[in-house]
Amino acid sequence: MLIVETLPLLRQQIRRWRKEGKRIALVPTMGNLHDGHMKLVDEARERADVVVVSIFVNPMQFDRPDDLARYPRTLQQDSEKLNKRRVDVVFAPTPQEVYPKGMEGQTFVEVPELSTILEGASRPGHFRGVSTVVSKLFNLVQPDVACFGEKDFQQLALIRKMVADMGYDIDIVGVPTVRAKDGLALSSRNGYLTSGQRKIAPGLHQVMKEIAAKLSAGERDCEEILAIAAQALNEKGFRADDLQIRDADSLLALTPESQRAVILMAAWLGEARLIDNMQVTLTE
Ligand SMILES: Nc1ncnc2c1ncn2[C@@H]1O[C@H](COP(=O)(O)OP(=O)(O)OP(=O)(O)O)[C@@H](O)[C@H]1O
Ligand SMILES: CC(C)(CO)[C@@H](O)C(=O)[O-]
Ligand code: BAL
Repeated sequence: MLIVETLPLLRQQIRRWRKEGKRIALVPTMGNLHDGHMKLVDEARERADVVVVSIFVNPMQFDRPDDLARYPRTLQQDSEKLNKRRVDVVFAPTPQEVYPKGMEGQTFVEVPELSTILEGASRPGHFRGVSTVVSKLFNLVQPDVACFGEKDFQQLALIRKMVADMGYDIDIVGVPTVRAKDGLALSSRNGYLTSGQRKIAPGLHQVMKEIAAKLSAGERDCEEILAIAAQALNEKGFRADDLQIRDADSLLALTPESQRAVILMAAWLGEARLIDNMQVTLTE
């Protein structure tokens, strides 16, 4: 496995593979890898000859400097895990390598509407940072296929729209959320939880399942369902942040024509802002 830190070395490797007719898969990450990331790697491996995993804590997508500063950086352990998974290249550039002139004045890619609603409203500028860096990674790695987690539901929708709108010839694979046995979605930010908070954390998934059961039973008063859910979360020790029930295809409000709903959950637990989501088929 090669660990590549510069753009020229990455380009050299990609050119070599392209000449050999290799099918390339990309798994973009911010590192501090867990079994959710490993699932993306396994899915990538099944779909390509060679796998590139990028590890880059992208400053452009952080709206809070404290969040960026404390984000866990564990390249050594991450590389060992990826080596065992037979990854071909780890691309781990510095911010200077990706943004040599800084982020001010950097050309950006912005997906309209999707980037400013929901998580985009809670984290201003976040999705501009995501679409810009993913676009840059697509141009550098030239993958045939790229894998993203469904855990970041809106991010996956945003990437799919960017790929469609910009004509990238890349197959985007959405990978179902990997969970701990107690239901908590794996996430690097779970590391911020104390052991007491870790015991409370699966409550987010439990409350989400209760919302799903109500929707499946035909309840449609989303405001009331979400008010009850927020109260349940707060009683468990969370601070409910943004709870939404949306059309899973448009991410807009449910309409009588909606076929599938998505429940989008964001709640604070101590210093961690946890997110999760679940899709529900609407039968009536
Ligand atoms: N539990 C999971 N199951 C499946 N995919 C996941 C999971 N967690 C993260 N991913 C996916 O891994 C990719 C890289 O995500 P990232 O490195 O930000 O990890 P993360 O655990 O989501 O970290 P964070 O705490 O920043 O949200 C994204 O496509 C993300 O959706
Ligand atoms: C896709 C991504 C690697 C872009 O920085 C990031 O948003 C993430 O880890 O989900
Ligand atoms: N997985 C989402 C990346 C972020 O929270 O910035």
